[in-house]
Amino acid sequence: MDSTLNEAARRFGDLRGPTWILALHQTAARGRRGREWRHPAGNFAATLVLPGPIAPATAALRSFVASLALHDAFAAVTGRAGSFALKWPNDVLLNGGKVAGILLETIGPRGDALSIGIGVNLAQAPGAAQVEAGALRPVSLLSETGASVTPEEFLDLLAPAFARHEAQFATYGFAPIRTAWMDRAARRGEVITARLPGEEVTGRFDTVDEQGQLVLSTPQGPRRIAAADVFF
Ligand SMILES: O=C(O)CCCC[C@@H]1SC[C@@H]2NC(=O)N[C@@H]21
Repeated sequence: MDSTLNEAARRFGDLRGPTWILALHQTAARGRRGREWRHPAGNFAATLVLPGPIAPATAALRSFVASLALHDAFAAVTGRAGSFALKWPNDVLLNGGKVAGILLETIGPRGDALSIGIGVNLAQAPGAAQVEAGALRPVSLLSETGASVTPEEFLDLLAPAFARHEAQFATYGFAPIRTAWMDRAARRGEVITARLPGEEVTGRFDTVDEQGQLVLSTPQGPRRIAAADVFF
């Protein structure tokens, strides 16, 4: 297929509940900010469709829910939870390199459904030439840990992990998700740079707030950032 996100947009009207769309091959996968996403054979690519209506304020928080689910799945596959870290807003790192990315998209004019697109470098990582300057080096699960997992096996771990964290989110709200996410956060307490449209903000990574915003401590005081690319 072209992209599991496109497939989600075509199908959401027929779906009665949360539905995973898994692709073993995509011809037009996309990443965040209009970037191309490469999908070599053996890698995981799926979109979870949550039929709506989805409140805009809680939609973006699903990237934290999905990140925790990915962390659980990686820990289960490798037994090495400590090798994985979460990078705001929605990447998963392995040994400091990017192993997975998440792209959220709302479907329909009134937020009729939410698509959570997830790509994981299970078997292959794109070469450095494919990555923009300053971005983290892409890594694959196989090359970093030796763990050989098929996309179907990975989905069997990821789907129940997502359901667990989503149930916690529905029952208790964002607070426990936020705490668990911060416990696994990369570079907490360190100086990082957030690149916003037309501006760069450098400061100490203090926390993520109740709305999922990045909070940096800068010489001018705390800055809350809703959307940006982060550089270490
Ligand atoms: O880090 C990023 O930029 C997000 C990458 C998201 C890639 C996945 S692969 C499955 C789904 N379908 C797409 O076209 N993109 C997402």
